[in-house]
Amino acid sequence: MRRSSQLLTRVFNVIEISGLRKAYRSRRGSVQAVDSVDLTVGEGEVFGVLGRSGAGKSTLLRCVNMLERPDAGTVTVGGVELTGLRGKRLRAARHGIGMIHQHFALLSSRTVAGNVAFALEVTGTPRAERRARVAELLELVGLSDRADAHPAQLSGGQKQRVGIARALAARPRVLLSDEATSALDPETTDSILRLLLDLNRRLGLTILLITHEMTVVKRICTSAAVMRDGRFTESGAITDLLRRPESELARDLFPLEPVTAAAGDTIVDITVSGDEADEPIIADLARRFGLDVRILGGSVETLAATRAGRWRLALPGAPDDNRAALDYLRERGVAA
Ligand SMILES: Nc1ncnc2c1ncn2[C@@H]1O[C@H](COP(=O)(O)OP(=O)(O)OP(=O)(O)O)[C@@H](O)[C@H]1O
Repeated sequence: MRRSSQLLTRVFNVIEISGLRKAYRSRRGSVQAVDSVDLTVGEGEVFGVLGRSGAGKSTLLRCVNMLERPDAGTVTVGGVELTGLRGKRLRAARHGIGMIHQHFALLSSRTVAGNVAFALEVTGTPRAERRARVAELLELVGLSDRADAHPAQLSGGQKQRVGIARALAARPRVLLSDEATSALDPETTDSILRLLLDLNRRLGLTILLITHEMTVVKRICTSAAVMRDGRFTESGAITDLLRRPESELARDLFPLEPVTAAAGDTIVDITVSGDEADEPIIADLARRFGLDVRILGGSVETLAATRAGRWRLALPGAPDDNRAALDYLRERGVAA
């Protein structure tokens, strides 16, 4: 009995990538675009890979559905190892993976409904079923009233909604997002991110996205990795990364003022998430240890996964004088 409930509560890893490597070779030399990447994305997670241009994000994403064949390593999606598949079996496995693109990649000669139907034609869905499914998908992305429009008549946000409807046509468990909001203005970006989060929650859709925008990670990701020169420099659940003092992602999400306290103070950074974010931790610290705590900087933010806060505090006196207070913060798991 206990065993079966343990099995039920175990999170299923929808995407598992191990030791992935991909290089591009040309006459001018070789570029190691992806260099020994390991990545696990659990069911229902929204995982963001953040990095600058040239970091290797697109190559990594394109290796997940084998648009690029890795040089080494394995890619398993929904329990199926794609690296071992070719031809018909690979095409069938790809139907379980939807993809959306920065520039939408719509067929300009087809209507909105025709673009979405195209994905169903490819999978051999009968005509009558196609019509019903297209209507359902357009409703899902809020475009029922634009079914007969052509892409040229749509705004960027509407084009991306068509892209999302098309990507979801074959009921994939996984959606890959290749800079899906990079070509959109901030307001439209916001509405597309809200739609993705809504689809993630309503359909249990697992999303792996690549982006160079921290706001995307902040708004919808439950986990993230930072990619540089083909490698992950850090990776994990957002709530865990926030607690790592060396985390670049935590620093970018919650920039803290440089230390300006008078010499002799003890500087401590504290990070809270979930229900803790609403607890009076600083007041508690001041009361419990009789300290005149000063807040040097910090903020509380609502992230996709949780609410979180990070502050830099100055405690009067040297670290030795504040040992009990520092131990207390460490025991509560809010300071390193
Ligand atoms: N088809 C290709 N042939 C040769 N080199 C390539 C090819 N595709 C990518 N590269 C190189 O591989 C490296 C990683 O590129 P990739 O496009 O994966 O990075 P990225 O992080 O997605 O950047 P961007 O956001 O600019 O697309 C870069 O140095 C790039 O120039």
